[in-house]
Amino acid sequence: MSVLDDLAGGLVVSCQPLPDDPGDPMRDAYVQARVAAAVVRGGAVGVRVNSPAHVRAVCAAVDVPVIGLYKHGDADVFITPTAGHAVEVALAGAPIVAVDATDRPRPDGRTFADTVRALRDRTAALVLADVSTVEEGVAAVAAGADAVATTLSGYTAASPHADGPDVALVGRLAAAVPVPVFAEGRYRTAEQIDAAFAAGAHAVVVGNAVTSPLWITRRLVASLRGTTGAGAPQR
Ligand SMILES: CC(=O)N[C@H](C=O)[C@@H](O)[C@H](O)[C@H](O)COP(=O)(O)O
Repeated sequence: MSVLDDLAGGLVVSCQPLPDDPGDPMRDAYVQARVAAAVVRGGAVGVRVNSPAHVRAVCAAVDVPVIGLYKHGDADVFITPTAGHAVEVALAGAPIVAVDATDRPRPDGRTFADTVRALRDRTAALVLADVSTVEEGVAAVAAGADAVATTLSGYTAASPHADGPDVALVGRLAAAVPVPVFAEGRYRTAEQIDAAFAAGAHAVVVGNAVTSPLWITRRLVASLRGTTGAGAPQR
């Protein structure tokens, strides 16, 4: 039985600070470990965590599978961009490592398949391929990925950019690959989560809508401005 089976049919919560705001006060290993403990108490079957330090802290705080990743750099490929980052996050304790599996150039000049090989040689971690299209998902599985996730749909030139999640990609991947498909990216509501499972998702990953007070508050404040009208006179 694989650790992926523990995630079947469940909600995985991504416990990460906002990538585009270096000042996010949630950028702290202790804080993320407490957030992870809270979401597990609430019923999350797994968590997704960025960086070796946060993975170490979260692994010590929860007893569910941790999907580790390592965001690094300003290049297009920034989710676990090199084999070195992948090995490091696995050695920090993550039983599953999420890796960008798009066909864009990687900072170490190696391929996704090279990264899978490096992980297999040095660790027992499974590989979750973060993709943006069905073609990338098929190629990732051919390269040895144990599961695929729709994480990068909406963030590459090859994928549609929408406000909501790419549920259609979940369905297309589920029909095309023989491995578990994770629905991830802009899931905010129970209806969207239900739709992903109906489309064939193995598990659904929700991030900012649960774990980022900064992101949630900014959205509410923006909608407040939208409702009242920007610059409307105070009464
Ligand atoms: C594109 C990218 O960098 N995605 C990252 C992947 O680890 C995270 O920043 C997201 O928060 C995560 O995928 C969950 O998505 P959402 O927060 O939309 O539920």
